[in-house]
Parts: sequence; C-alpha cells; structure tokens
Amino acid sequence: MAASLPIIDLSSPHRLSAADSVRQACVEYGFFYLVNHGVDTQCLRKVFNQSAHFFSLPLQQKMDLARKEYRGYTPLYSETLHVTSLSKGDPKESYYIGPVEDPSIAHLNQWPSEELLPNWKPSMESLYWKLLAAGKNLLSLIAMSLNLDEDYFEKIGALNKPAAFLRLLHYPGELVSGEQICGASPHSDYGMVTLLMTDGVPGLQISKDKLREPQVWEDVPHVEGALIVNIGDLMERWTNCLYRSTLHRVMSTGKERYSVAFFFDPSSDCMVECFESCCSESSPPRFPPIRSGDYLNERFRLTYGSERELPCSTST
Ligand SMILES: O=C(O)CCC(=O)C(=O)O
Ligand SMILES: [Fe+2]
Repeated sequence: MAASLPIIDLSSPHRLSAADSVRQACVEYGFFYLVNHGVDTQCLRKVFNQSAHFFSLPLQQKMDLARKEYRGYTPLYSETLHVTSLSKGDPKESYYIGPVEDPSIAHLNQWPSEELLPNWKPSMESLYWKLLAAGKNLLSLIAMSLNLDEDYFEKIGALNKPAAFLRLLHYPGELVSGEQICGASPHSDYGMVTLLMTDGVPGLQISKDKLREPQVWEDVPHVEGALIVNIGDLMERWTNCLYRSTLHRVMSTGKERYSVAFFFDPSSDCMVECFESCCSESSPPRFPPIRSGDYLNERFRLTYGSERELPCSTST
C-alpha cells in the first residue's frame, strides 16, 4: 500500500496556505514531498552518476577514504543492528560529506582525488549549497507553520553553523536466498529535518504509528522532481511531539538502489526546548531542554557503529 503524502510547493506565492499544508503533513505523517525546491535535475543527475562511479571503485580505494570525523566512506554491513537475528548489519554502503561552507571545519571532509574521479568534489559541493538554501527556505515555512516568526530558526541560533550532512547511499540489492531484508532498518532520523533524493527504485516505507505492533508499513513512491522531506527527532522534541519523526526503512527489492540524504541539523550549541507555540498549561513540555550537539552525540554514541536502533522486521 502506498502512503498518499502531500506535495508542498516551496516556491508558492501563497506562503500562509503552504505553511498550513506543512503543518498538516507534519502532524499526520512527518513526511511529505517538496517541489519547486531549487535543486535542479541536472545537478542531481550528476551527483547520482558520480555516486555510482565512487561506489563502483575497488573496496580498497573506498577504504582509503573510510569515515573519520563522521566524514567519508562506510562499507557494507558497517551499521550493525542491536536486537535481531539478522545481526549482520544493513546491506548498504555510504559516503558522508560534512559542512562545506564553514572554512573552520570544511577541511575535515575527505574527497576522492581529482585524477580518480574528476569533478566529483564540485558536483557534491554544488548540490550541498542548493540543499542548504532549500533547507533554510523550508525551515522558514516550518516556522510559519508553527505560528512562529519566519526567521525563528535563525533567531534561536539553529542556523549559525548548521550541522548539515550529505550522505550518498548505495544498496547493492542482491537478495540472499530470496529472503526479504531491509536495506536500511527501521529508524527515525535524529535531527531537525531530512531532505531525501531517490533514484526511482522502490523500497522506502514508513510506519505512521511507532508503537503499533505489528507495524503497518506504507510505501513512499519516488515522485519525479520532488524531494522527500521528513521530520527528525529534534524537531519532534521542539514541537512537543506535535510534529512526528516517523519510523521508516528501506526494503530490498533485489534491485540495486541509490539515494542521497541531506540531514539538516541545528548548530551544535543551539538549545532545543519546547516552542512556546507548542505547549500550554494543559500540555506541558515533555522533554527537558537539551543542547543539540549533546543530543546528537549521545544518539550516535548509543548506536555507535549501528546508527539504527530497531530490529529489522520482515512484516509488510
Ligand atoms: O535510502 C533511503 O531512501 C532512506 C535513507 C534513510 O532513511 C537514512 O539514511 O536515514
Ligand atoms: Fe532515515
């Protein structure tokens, strides 16, 4: 069954009504499609091609760029699951690119050499800049959707030095003995908001109700030209659970699949505490204030080497 997610127009001149649609989407699904976002298809095509080139390199060349300081290559099965019989880890490989706009940390990024993969770095940087602009624009819409000033996220310092990471993903997709397995195990994203680009190969699914057993999974089909946006756990905290950070996973279909995720997270020194517009006497804050960097580090520490907390379920 496919989820019927709303489509939000980021360039709509009717900002207030777009903000209303964002609110509805975030309350109901925590997921929506975003169109007219300013990330052109040519730029995306380049990045998907460059991503395929990188992942087709011999393992040793990829391991030369193995992840350090959260940046670089993570091999297949490196994200092991906590509680599962299929504890081999997720059958996917990835490549992280951290903030490129801040000279004090941009040098922490690792890049394949120009001889090995010509134009790789500029292609990635170009997409990064476009996603950063789209993400900031989207956040002003999200602020409006919460009855906050359009520049609220700037005002509270979330965007001073956003912890924004681009992650290239590759799911080789071979099925072992016809078993249904997760390319990415069920999880919610940790941060503020994620912008996801997919290549058209199906697999992404959401489960609207985290607590329901067994979980009911709905497909999130690829929509040409649209980004898939989802709310992360920090936004859920900020909004006192008004906006949902929805559980999602990627099921293997037996087909190779590529995707690119942009995790747009707040500056690490930004305090995340319930927005005034999201609490009242009858609905007090459910979480204490927390520094964004502390929260994210703890989430990564707890799931060290896994980044995924829940066991892979094969029920659909
Ligand atoms: O590959 C996808 O479609 C989803 C990836 C994802 O959810 C993640 O990396 O957090
Ligand atoms: Fe995710």
